Amino acid sequence: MESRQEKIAEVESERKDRHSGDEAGGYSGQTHELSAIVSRARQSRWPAVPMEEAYKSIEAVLKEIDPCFKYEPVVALQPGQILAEKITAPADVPTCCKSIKDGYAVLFADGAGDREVIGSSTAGAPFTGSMTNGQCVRVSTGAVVPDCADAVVQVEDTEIVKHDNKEELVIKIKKAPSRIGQDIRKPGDDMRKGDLLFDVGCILSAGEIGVINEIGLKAVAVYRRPKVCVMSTGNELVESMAEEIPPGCIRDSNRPQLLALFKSLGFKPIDAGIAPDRRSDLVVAIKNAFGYASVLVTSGGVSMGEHDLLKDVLENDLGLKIHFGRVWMKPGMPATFATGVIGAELRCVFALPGNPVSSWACAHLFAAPLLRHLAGHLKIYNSRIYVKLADGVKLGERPEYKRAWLQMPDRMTGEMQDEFWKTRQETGQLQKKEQFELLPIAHITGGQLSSRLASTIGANVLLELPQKSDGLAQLERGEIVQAFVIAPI
Ligand SMILES: Nc1nc2c(c(=O)[nH]1)N[C@H]1C(S)=C(S)[C@@H](COP(=O)(O)OP(=O)(O)OC[C@H]3O[C@@H](n4cnc5c(N)ncnc54)[C@H](O)[C@@H]3O)O[C@H]1N2
Ligand code: MOO
Repeated sequence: MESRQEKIAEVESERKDRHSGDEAGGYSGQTHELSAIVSRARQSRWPAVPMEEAYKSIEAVLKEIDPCFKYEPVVALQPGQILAEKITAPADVPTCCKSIKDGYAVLFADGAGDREVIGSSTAGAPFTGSMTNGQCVRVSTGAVVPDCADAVVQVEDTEIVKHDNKEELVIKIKKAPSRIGQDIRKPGDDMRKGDLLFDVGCILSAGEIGVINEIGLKAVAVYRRPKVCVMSTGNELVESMAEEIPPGCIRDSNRPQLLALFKSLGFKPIDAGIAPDRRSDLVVAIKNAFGYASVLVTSGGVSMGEHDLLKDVLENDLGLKIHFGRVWMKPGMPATFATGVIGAELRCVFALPGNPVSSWACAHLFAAPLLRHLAGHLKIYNSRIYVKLADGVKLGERPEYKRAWLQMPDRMTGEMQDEFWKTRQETGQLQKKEQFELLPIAHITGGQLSSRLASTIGANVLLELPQKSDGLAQLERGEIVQAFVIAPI
């Protein structure tokens, strides 16, 4: 077996091979043709579109792709799977009268007084005889109530009158049933045959999986988890496991981070490795990735450097249509979305910026919604909530998604909550002021440079901050802003 050292050496030698003969040209190369350095565009030809327009482009593509489904045996159902079919109740539940209490099945008309105990109906062993006035049958919770009985009296409302040391022979009903049907679940009380129980798009969790098993289905249609290839691009990247990082190189953190993100969102991420900034290699690597998935998320190589080839490769070498090549936002302005048919299948590429926070934020904001659609989600965007700023914040040139963690107000707990309900009960009115104070408080996670990956640590929201404008250069402590929820609060 290969040792860890040998593996690292092999990876490093592969990396060196990849970078020999780079196409960008440079100070050492003598050439008569214009190099990529001198011939590169000085302005981006891609307009920086507003977020809404970027979302519209993604939504237009979604209309063209239907999520795939499969039939899953109910015993294999997993939380998080999404139903691809409506499910109606195949039969009444319960199918016959069942007792709600441990007690005695009686005749309502008998009222209070002594009853002869003529048998029992317990779980799995129903009473099969018949019963008449003056008699009762001992029943346990969930057991079949004999047809001839029309009420149940709980054991607490009775006392024993006569027994033979083994069985109860006579009991006294101390409190007469208040109505016919007392403590009996009738057929269809829980669900009626034909009731719509689940609609398409229902996300299964423990309760739903329980119901599907309760009604006796064998298999149900669920959407398949979409596959997504994740690729890093860049000559400077080395595998994060490398022990020595050559000068000018860095560990590839985007790929593991995006693989983890897509896994946590319930998709099937596939590692498509690192591709160097060389046109021919990028084409091969991307085509290879399409052998595994129709959605590809790359990072790096989408801005203005001489090595930033991705947009050109997608458009000119692979013939894809670029729907947007820049978005007016931060972090992630050069985010790119391209689609096209390759190998008879519609392919979608999110070519995200290399800055680690930019690729992470754009994966949340752009790639996740498309993948959620493919996974069968009806709600494809993150939930938005209102939060209060813990500190004042300067606004930037572009609308910005700052990383923040939420502090839930102390008032939500214990005594203050009791006080809240008491006031609500006494006045009958919503406590507007208190509700306002109950908003979560957002703490920005330190420096927000797009390179500072540590700004993602502990973040559970992306604050949605407007760009600065005349008269609005900063927001004050305590001001309310919208936030996308990206992790459990
Ligand atoms: N002249 C201009 N320069 C830049 C612009 C611009 O509009 N004009 N845009 C800036 C913005 S905004 C962003 S965001 C970045 C995005 O650049 P690229 O997508 O081309 O990314 P790279 O140049 O390849 O890398 C940027 C940065 O991130 C590091 N990186 C890349 N991949 C990884 C990885 N897999 N793991 C960890 N770190 C990675 C890379 O080393 C660079 O430091 O462009 C600005 N420039
Ligand atoms: O949009 Mo970039 O992410 O500012 O660095």
